[in-house]
Amino acid sequence: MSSSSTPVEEISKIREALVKGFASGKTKNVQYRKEQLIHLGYLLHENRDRFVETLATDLGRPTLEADFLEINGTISEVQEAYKNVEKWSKPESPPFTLNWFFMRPKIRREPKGVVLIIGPFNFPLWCLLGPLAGAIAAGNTVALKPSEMSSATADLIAELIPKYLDPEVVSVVKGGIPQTSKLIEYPWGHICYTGSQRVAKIIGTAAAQSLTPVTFELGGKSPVIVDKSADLKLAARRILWGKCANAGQICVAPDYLLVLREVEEPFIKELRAVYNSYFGANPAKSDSLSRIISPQHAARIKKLVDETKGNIITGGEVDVDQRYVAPTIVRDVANDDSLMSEEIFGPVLPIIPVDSVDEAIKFINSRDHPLVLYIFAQDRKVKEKVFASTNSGGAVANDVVLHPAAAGLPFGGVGASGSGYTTGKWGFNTFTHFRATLDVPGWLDKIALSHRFPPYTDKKLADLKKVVSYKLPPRPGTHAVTASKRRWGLWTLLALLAAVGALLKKRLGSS
Ligand SMILES: NC(=O)c1ccc[n+]([C@@H]2O[C@H](COP(=O)([O-])OP(=O)(O)OC[C@H]3O[C@@H](n4cnc5c(N)ncnc54)[C@H](O)[C@@H]3O)[C@@H](O)[C@H]2O)c1
Ligand SMILES: CC1=C(/C=C/C(C)=C/C=C/C(C)=C/C=C/C=C(C)/C=C/C=C(C)/C=C/C=C(\C)C=O)C(C)(C)CCC1
Repeated sequence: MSSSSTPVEEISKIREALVKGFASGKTKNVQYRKEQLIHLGYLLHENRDRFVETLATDLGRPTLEADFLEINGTISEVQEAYKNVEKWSKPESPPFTLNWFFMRPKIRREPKGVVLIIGPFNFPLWCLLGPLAGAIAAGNTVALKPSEMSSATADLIAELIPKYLDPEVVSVVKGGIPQTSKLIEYPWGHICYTGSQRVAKIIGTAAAQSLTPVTFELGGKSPVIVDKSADLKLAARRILWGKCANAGQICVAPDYLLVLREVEEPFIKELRAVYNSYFGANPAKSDSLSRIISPQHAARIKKLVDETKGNIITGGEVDVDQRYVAPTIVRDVANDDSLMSEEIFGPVLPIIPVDSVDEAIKFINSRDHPLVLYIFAQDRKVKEKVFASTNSGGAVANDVVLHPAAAGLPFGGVGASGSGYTTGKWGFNTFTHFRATLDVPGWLDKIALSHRFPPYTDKKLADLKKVVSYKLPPRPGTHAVTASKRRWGLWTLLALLAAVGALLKKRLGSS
């Protein structure tokens, strides 16, 4: 199914074409960016069925998961960028301040240049073409490196991109370690990397050599707390769906559960009931279960399951050759269990009982900041306490997996789960340089600004202190500190007189 990789020696030519494309200036034109975004939208829309097919080949994805989660989510990203690109790219004036007002301060949104987007296997469209929408909207030219693991989807992306998009603006490099290693030798305007923490360190180390800024969209172990106030039926329904969608290969999948001991038994009863209604007696025959990306990945999950000291209450079967892992629920899991040693990235759900929400919070805070933290509770105070006492990329009460697609919210990790954001306006900002500009009129030297020039005198310093002043808020129990008393009336009058004078001079000079 998979066609050949891009020869490593072609990569410099591909990059040069993108450099030329950016230098042509065409991507500075917002209408041009919008055209490219429309083409990207139609690339997805007109090839929906083919993408459903490639996702089935790569990941055994059921059509509903391919359509609802991945293709829709990606088209939404494109649509959001298309609708807002004019607004997002407008120069912005900072809030008014008297001293700087006459210098016409502006923030220009400039593209970063030629950027590189490296994608993972698990959501090969959303994680690659979603950031692409932001990068195009921001006016960059883009090299795309899809994951070689999801090769059928990578092939289709490589086939369609040159048909729909300007080859000087977007190019695809296919392949694995040799191609990525070559790509990261070059300086880029930005690298957006989605994948594992292990490879992120390789990308980050290489990027540091050329001082290329990097966004890391990573993973980790995202916990779920099930409080005693939770609606247990709803929690079971949503958690099991989130754990088994794409066979657990979702960066924001619930990784493990911390369940309040007093609701553990009734919650497990609900989980069992949902399990049967979702997958029947033999999940291997279910049409609603994806497959693991490769036999090697299935073998890794099998090892974690084989080595667990917890009690497997459903599932447990793994067929490595068929890339099949049965949805598996494991209870009485300890902190040092195999299932707690790394991100599971498969449909295996460990349950750790806890005595209190405080214990759950302590457990979570003793580990890396997760990509997302979930809390199932009806009690508003419990939800607030969990949000307020932890840190994570995102935090969601009473649902799982959906928040990366929520319009207007940033999506990204914190600490070991990543840095930077890739969705909507936040994705646009990732690929944008915020360029500070001033346009300083000469007449300002007639008043305060000439005091900065040598020879320096005490009088000049005293005058400068009058215009450049500050007032700190008082320390608790004390009075405010003021560096100097500002003569607002005098300063404003002087500025206005100088402005009127300059204007008159200009008028008289040109008449
Ligand atoms: N935060 C997010 O948005 C997000 C989304 C999806 C997946 N993820 C995370 O990604 C991981 C799964 O993805 P994966 O297995 O495809 O990740 P991966 O790190 O193995 O691969 C990602 C990319 O890196 C490249 N790569 C692999 N090894 C390399 C090397 N030695 N040198 C240079 N490049 C190399 C691959 O070709 C691929 O394009 C999980 O940890 C998951 O949580 C995060
Ligand atoms: C029906 C009416 C109404 C209600 C409408 C509602 C409530 C609509 C809700 C829609 C939702 C929640 C859509 C969610 C979509 C989620 C998506 C596309 C999720 C995508 C997830 C992704 C891409 C995850 C990626 C993670 C990765 C890649 C990590 O590896 C009313 C009430 C409005 C009235 C009219 C009728």
